[in-house]
Amino acid sequence: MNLLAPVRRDRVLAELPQCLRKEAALHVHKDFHPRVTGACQEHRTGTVGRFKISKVIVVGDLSVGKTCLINSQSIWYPFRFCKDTFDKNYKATIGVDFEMERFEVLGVPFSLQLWDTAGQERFKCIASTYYRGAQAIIIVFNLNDVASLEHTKQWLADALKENDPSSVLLFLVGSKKDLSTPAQYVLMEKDALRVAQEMKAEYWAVSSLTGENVREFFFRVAALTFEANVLAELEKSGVRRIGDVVRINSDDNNLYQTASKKKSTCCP
Ligand SMILES: Nc1nc2c(ncn2[C@@H]2O[C@H](COP(=O)(O)OP(=O)(O)OP(=O)(O)O)[C@@H](O)[C@H]2O)c(=O)[nH]1
Ligand SMILES: [Mg+2]
Repeated sequence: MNLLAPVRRDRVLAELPQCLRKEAALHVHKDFHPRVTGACQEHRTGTVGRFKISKVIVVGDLSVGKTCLINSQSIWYPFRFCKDTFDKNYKATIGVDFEMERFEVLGVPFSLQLWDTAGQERFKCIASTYYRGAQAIIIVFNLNDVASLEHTKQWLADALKENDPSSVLLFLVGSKKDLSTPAQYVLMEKDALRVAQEMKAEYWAVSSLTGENVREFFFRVAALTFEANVLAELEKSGVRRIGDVVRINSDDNNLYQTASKKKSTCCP
């Protein structure tokens, strides 16, 4: 019996949302993995869509805009309470906070649990106790503060201590795009793309103030997390048809396929 209300139409993903920059994407395929599409059509997604809730943690320096990103009304309004205007006052997150967001991907209900962690040093040890069991890690930096980009590597290292680097999806997100001039942005993006490639993370640049790319970004997180979950589920249940061929490293479109982490993966 399904006690939950149907997913709103705007949260229904029938197609794979595309990446922002091909140079730093988890994969650049236009469609969902064929095995995932097939499994969804045949209702073979296992625990995905029934009991499973995917945990996503959001980390990064203090005041880079993690809470504003998670609460950005450009994506969530009118599904849950949001202020009419963007909140310019900084209120530090103390420890952690979380929000549950429901989607429907390829006809399958899918829930993301977004964990908003504190960037302030004094709350870090509380926040880090919630890192475990993440399926995706979103590392946020301020596009106007190069130090916050440099610190992303440490945030990632800390988050990976509590998680399995071979299966977790990584997103590197530059925030406050509205505050950069085009010339400043271009310079920062060059560095950010390099860091994203080193981390094997997918790069995004957003503004929670104007809403630029916020919706696209979260839909991409939902879609790729879903895809990875279904593939992992299929692998676990050993559903592999006779004649299936496993191709390794034969696809130039896939930036990160050579990495050992992509073993279970969302890449056709
Ligand atoms: N101009 C602009 N300001 C932003 C944006 N996102 C966040 N801010 C501002 O940045 C400040 C910090 O935002 P928060 O979302 O609270 O930052 P945080 O990363 O959650 O901070 P901690 O909880 O301390 O880790 C606030 O004053 C926001 O109004 C943005 O996209 N554009
Ligand atoms: Mg916060």
